[in-house]
Amino acid sequence: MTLALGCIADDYTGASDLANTLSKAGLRTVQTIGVPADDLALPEVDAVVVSLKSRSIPAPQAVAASREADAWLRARGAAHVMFKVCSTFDSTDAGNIGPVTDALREDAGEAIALVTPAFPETARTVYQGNLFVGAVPLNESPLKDHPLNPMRDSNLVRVLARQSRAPVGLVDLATVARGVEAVRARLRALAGEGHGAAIADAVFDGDLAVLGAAALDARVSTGASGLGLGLARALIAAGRVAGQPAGTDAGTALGGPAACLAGSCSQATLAQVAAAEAVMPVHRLDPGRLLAGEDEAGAALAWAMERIGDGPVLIASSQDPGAVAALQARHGRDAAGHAIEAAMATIAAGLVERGVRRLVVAGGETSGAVVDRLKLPAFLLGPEIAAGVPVLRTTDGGMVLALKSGNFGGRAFFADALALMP
Ligand SMILES: Nc1ncnc2c1ncn2[C@@H]1O[C@H](COP(=O)(O)OP(=O)(O)OP(=O)(O)O)[C@@H](O)[C@H]1O
Ligand SMILES: O=C(O)[C@@H](O)C(=O)CO
Repeated sequence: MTLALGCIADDYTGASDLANTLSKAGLRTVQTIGVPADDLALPEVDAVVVSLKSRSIPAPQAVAASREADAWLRARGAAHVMFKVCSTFDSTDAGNIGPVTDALREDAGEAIALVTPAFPETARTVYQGNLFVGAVPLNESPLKDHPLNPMRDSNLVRVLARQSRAPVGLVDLATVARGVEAVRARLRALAGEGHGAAIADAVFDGDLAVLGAAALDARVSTGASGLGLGLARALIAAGRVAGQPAGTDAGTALGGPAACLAGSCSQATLAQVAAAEAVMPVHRLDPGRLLAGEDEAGAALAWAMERIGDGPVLIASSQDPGAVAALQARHGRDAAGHAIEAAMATIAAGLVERGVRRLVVAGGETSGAVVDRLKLPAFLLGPEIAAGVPVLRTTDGGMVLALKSGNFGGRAFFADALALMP
């Protein structure tokens, strides 16, 4: 296999978002969970998205895991590797976007990396280095209350500089509007001044096409799915990929019981869980009891098994920011998050043991915990459920899943997903 594009995603839902974007843009794409084992049979593809669970781990571990993925992708011919981060730039001052970008850039022998989380399809735009989520700056969006990485500064030049070894510059929208040559010249100038990374403005998909073409000159870039779209278009325009219609085949209908798990506490997921109550039984975990050592996972499984013969069920730990903050104050942010993720993974494993083959999971960390516990090695892309969320089929055809980024999808997301997962 000779890859046209290699990608390293810092969480599993982000990986499926990117794989979906690349596939829609015409690249044959597979999403792997971690660096594939040597004996994993993969189809002939243009792009591989290696999913890591590296968004919220200590920076040295994120760097080591990303380097390992980079080496695997380069060994399969990837001339360009994109590091996929969240379109809301989820990270803390300790990393991991800066440290991983620095490491991949240095390994690639590049002086500067282009960085942009813009993804206009989901209303993430960047202007003068400031990230907007819909109509509001990042620090006024619901991301200010994220359970793991509250985002309280919209200026990404500042945010990335706090995480990076070298100074961070800006490729502003006026430069992007002048086209690929102007962006190249700006990147060269910034590199000459000693900048190691440049946040690039982008408001429309056309801006991403320009950025994708400029990024492809180098061996590495960092961004969200919008940059993936730009890179895919540039690869097709350069004749390095033939381009093919996106896959809309969900594969053979698997039937049998189906379930949804929600561990995201985003505003979007809270609304989706509330909306699901009208169409399926919903069980809310009690995080306080779970942290006190009660068998909340066992109780949820028992609850599910009484109902799942009649139709899909949803189990959610999702709570509003006030309740999340109270739980974290009592138990610590990481301990609370990990305990709930572990319970979700146990519930998922129990459901699969009892015959569930169709599973929807909301939340990147939550999806990571679930997919790891189920030991699923790789996915092929099925139809798109909502912007950034595809149906995924395991490469052996044994299961279909949807891994939803916390903020993505409309109010009816859970029902929409199950409708495309027969
Ligand atoms: N009631 C709760 N109180 C505190 N933490 C919770 C609660 N429910 C879930 N969590 C934790 O919050 C975190 C949510 O992160 P997750 O990545 O799953 O969702 P997200 O951040 O909304 O999604 P994404 O990363 O895709 O944007 C997880 O660690 C989860 O275990
Ligand atoms: O880029 C995004 O917003 C998503 O793919 C994601 O990574 C959310 O966790």
